Amino acid sequence: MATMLLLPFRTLIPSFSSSSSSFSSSNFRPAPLRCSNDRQALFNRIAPVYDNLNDLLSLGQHRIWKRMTVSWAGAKAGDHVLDICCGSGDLSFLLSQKVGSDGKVTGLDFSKEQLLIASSKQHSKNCFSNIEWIEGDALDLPFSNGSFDAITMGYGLRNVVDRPKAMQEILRVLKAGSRVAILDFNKSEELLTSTITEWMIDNVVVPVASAYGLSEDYKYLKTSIRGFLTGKELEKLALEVGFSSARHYELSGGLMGCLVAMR
Ligand SMILES: C/C(=C\Cc1cc(O)c2ccccc2c1O)CCC[C@H](C)CCC[C@H](C)CCCC(C)C
Ligand SMILES: C[S@@+](CC[C@H](N)C(=O)[O-])C[C@H]1O[C@@H](n2cnc3c(N)ncnc32)[C@H](O)[C@@H]1O
Repeated sequence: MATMLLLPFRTLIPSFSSSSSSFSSSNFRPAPLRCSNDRQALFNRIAPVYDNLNDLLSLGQHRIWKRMTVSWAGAKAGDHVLDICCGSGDLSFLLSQKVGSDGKVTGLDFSKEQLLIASSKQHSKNCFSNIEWIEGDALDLPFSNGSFDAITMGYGLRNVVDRPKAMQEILRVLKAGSRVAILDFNKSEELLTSTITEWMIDNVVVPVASAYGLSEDYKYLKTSIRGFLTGKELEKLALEVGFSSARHYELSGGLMGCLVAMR
């Protein structure tokens, strides 16, 4: 029944088990694919507690960061907008209110469990009937060029295995003159800020998550932030892939950041 509610779903993630019996240097590329599957499994696993832990661990602040992201994306009434890596749908629901009944929101994610939660939240409130959920890959968006008036991505870019490709896909499906707003943890260049973030993760986030048996999944936060890009590097990446302008804004004293780029 739940799956029925989520139709039309497109499963765009191929099963990455190798059907090839012989490996050569040209066709053997297991690491990124295995990573992508591992991350998909992680987000499926944490889905039941994801919303509650975000509220608890950020003291509700993530709702403010998400409102600012939607505002920076510039969505307006009647627009068709896209929320990539939508997870349980927070940004999609905010976009839904912005674009109204004449607009349309598409929420895309590769975690079925996250999408099931998003869908169940949607059906508890009729006003969100302008949202469609799609199970798909941020690295291979199932949309034609120039489809969207605005795009958001919350805590997604850090988690994809190929960031330039994700940015190229965003650029491709955005209309000319439209904006993407990409919210994530800020990889701060300030030692004090990065020390506070890591201390919070080690001493608050992981211990709380361990009560749900998810300590390893939340430990991933620290390593993924270390492997992420600084604000300046994000701006550079956006310009390199072809955005006409890019600006990174720090939030909450530099703990979070939002990259705003225009096609
Ligand atoms: C909304 C938040 C995190 C989303 C999130 C993103 C990921 O990539 C994950 C990967 C793996 C597991 C979980 C996640 C995940 O939840 C932010 C939630 C808050 C942070 C977990 C804690 C941030 C601590 C801040 C330093 C506290 C700031 C509070 C202050 C009042 C500003
Ligand atoms: C931390 S959650 C963020 C969810 C939501 N945007 C929010 O702000 O709460 C990251 C999401 O990115 C999704 N994701 C990661 N890589 C993806 C990919 N390649 N394609 C689609 N979704 C992806 C995960 O499944 C997960 O739901």
